[in-house]
Amino acid sequence: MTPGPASVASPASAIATRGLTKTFGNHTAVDALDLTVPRASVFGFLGPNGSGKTTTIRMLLGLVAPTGGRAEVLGEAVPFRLARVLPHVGALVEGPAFYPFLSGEANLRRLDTADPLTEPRTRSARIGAALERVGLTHAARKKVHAYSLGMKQRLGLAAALLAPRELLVLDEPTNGLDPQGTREVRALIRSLADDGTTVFVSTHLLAEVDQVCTHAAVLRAGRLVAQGTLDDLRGDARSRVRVTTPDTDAALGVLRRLGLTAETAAPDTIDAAWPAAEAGVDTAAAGRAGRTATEDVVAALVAAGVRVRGFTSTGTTLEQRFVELTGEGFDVAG
Ligand SMILES: Nc1ncnc2c1ncn2[C@@H]1O[C@H](COP(=O)(O)OP(=O)(O)OP(=O)(O)O)[C@@H](O)[C@H]1O
Repeated sequence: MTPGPASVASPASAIATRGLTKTFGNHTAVDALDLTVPRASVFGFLGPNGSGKTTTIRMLLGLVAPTGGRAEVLGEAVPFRLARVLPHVGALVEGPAFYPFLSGEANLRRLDTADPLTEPRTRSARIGAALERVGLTHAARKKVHAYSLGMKQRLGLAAALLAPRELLVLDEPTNGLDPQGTREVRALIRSLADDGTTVFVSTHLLAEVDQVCTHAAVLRAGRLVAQGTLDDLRGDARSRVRVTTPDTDAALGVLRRLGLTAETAAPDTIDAAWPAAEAGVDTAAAGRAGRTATEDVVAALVAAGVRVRGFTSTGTTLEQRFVELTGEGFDVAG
């Protein structure tokens, strides 16, 4: 990977990757990833376990070197200009390690002291502000071993917020939390976003994306299978039709000519859908370009002499859509 002269990020992007790839031996963990994370978004990086989320995050933070491709964080090429970027990025990767017999406040003091980029004179004020931001002021002097998992995770977020940040990168921030802890952390993510911070959050939980994110990218076996705003992804999820007809062969032909993927679901029933966006392509944009409206599908069937007994827009849920995209048992709970 060599630093190219041209910027891959538009100024509106907090993160932009082009062809970002990581192989371990002959296993491709991240495969030519083109990710565009708009500033001020809460961006869900969604994929089953092992799909490459953590490896991507580690490349973005300079913790592991890419095998190929390029990445920019806050407009700077990484890992080359990491030193300029990191002060503006807060990260929560791989469950934060705290000293259990020190208080939350003392743990933050240790972390801040260990960071050569921080300003000692403002330390106490910054620690106080970070604890307040995550709602832990009341527990500041409590030893961490007495914290709930949710409180520990919020302390991890406080550590990421010890300096003002433009971008927060959170790897599975609710993993292992009980429902209350999960609610606390999700509410905190939303409130951070309300302050204008870009939040990039990886998760294998669709509900997490549904509840906190404005945008999402879906990863499957290291490849991006969709990205866009949640509204776009939801819109895409509605784009399915079911046709009941005795003329299934003719109907299949018409539907496929219109660019739909169509298959016979029963002897007189065809299920069809607009195709999933190509990897790296904004789902809704791909959908809008050249997509035939539902009513035009009916017209085309009738014009081709297909006898239509029934026609419904079957409307998959976002959940079904994401299961389709990831192609495997997908954890939608939480
Ligand atoms: N250091 C490594 N050496 C070899 N293979 C690795 C290494 N790190 C990750 N992998 C492999 O790369 C693939 C992607 O792993 P990664 O941890 O990025 O996925 P993930 O989506 O974050 O999943 P999880 O949520 O389970 O961590 C997996 O097949 C994993 O086994």
